[in-house]
Amino acid sequence: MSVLEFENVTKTYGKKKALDELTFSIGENRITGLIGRNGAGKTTMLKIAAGFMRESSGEVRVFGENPFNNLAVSANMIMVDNDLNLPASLNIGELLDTAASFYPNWDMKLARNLMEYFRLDLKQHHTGLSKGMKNTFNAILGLASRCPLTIFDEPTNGMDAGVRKDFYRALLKDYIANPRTIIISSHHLNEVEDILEDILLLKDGKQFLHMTVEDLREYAVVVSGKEEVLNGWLSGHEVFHRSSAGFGRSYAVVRNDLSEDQISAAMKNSLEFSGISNEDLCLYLTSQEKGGIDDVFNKN
Ligand SMILES: Nc1ncnc2c1ncn2[C@@H]1O[C@H](COP(=O)(O)OP(=O)(O)OP(=O)(O)O)[C@@H](O)[C@H]1O
Repeated sequence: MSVLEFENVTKTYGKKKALDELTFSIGENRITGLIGRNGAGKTTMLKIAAGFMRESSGEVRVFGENPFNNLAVSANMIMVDNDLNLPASLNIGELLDTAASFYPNWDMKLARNLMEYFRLDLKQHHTGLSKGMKNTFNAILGLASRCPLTIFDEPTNGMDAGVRKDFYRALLKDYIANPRTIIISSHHLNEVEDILEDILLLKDGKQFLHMTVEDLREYAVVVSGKEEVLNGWLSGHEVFHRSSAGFGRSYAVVRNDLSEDQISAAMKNSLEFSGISNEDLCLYLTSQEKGGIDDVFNKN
């Protein structure tokens, strides 16, 4: 069953198209990483999914219903982001009590244990917390609410490396014990990749690809060798990125749709093949220029 569906969804801010006919569907009990460059439309997509904002056109369905101003949807989903709007008059202990009364699956024991582990004092006010502590508290809200749809938009901003690691470990442990649909947007795919099952990559407000983390690992390869040999070999292949490695050598990232015969013929021509990390691949796939930052310096 689909938990979240976008069908040809467009969102415009004035003349700016933040989402452009975006279509995808996320099923039950999966952890999806939402990846994309700055301005790709991630936050806009998540805010529409959370019902905080209305799409300009297209169909959005969360648990089969449009989420905008929809109480039934909001009791079953939580979106944790850097600017959670929480009542300033309540201390964070009281905020936990308020969340407990709203979310049907709330786990107060988990919330209290995490607060103690991360040394958050129940008497403190949200406004008095440091940036990293605020986001740690927000992350605890997201975990303990155990919502069937849980969205984290850049949850680890400001957290130190230890807290980030602990948060992702806690998320994974709790997810295994209590499966639900989780979406995490992050600029740091390397950091979050181990807990993800699927990756949804946005580019310019559109879905660029949506596949399992394992399939993404097989999606492309790096080919390197002498520039003239490589250049000749590349025609007829889908090239995502190419760059000079100096001393007459070059490398390119190409789609991995190569047969064994093609690979062994290329290797006979002294071309070499190697893997690429999913984070680097996503950066190359969503780069505006095929040569990356080097293109800026190569322009006349
Ligand atoms: N309130 C707004 N008014 C006008 N334009 C906006 C507004 N919010 C976002 N945009 C524009 O919409 C596009 C998508 O923005 P969005 O914040 O959704 O991207 P993002 O992928 O979350 O980016 P980042 O990784 O930098 O957080 C950007 O071009 C942005 O400038």
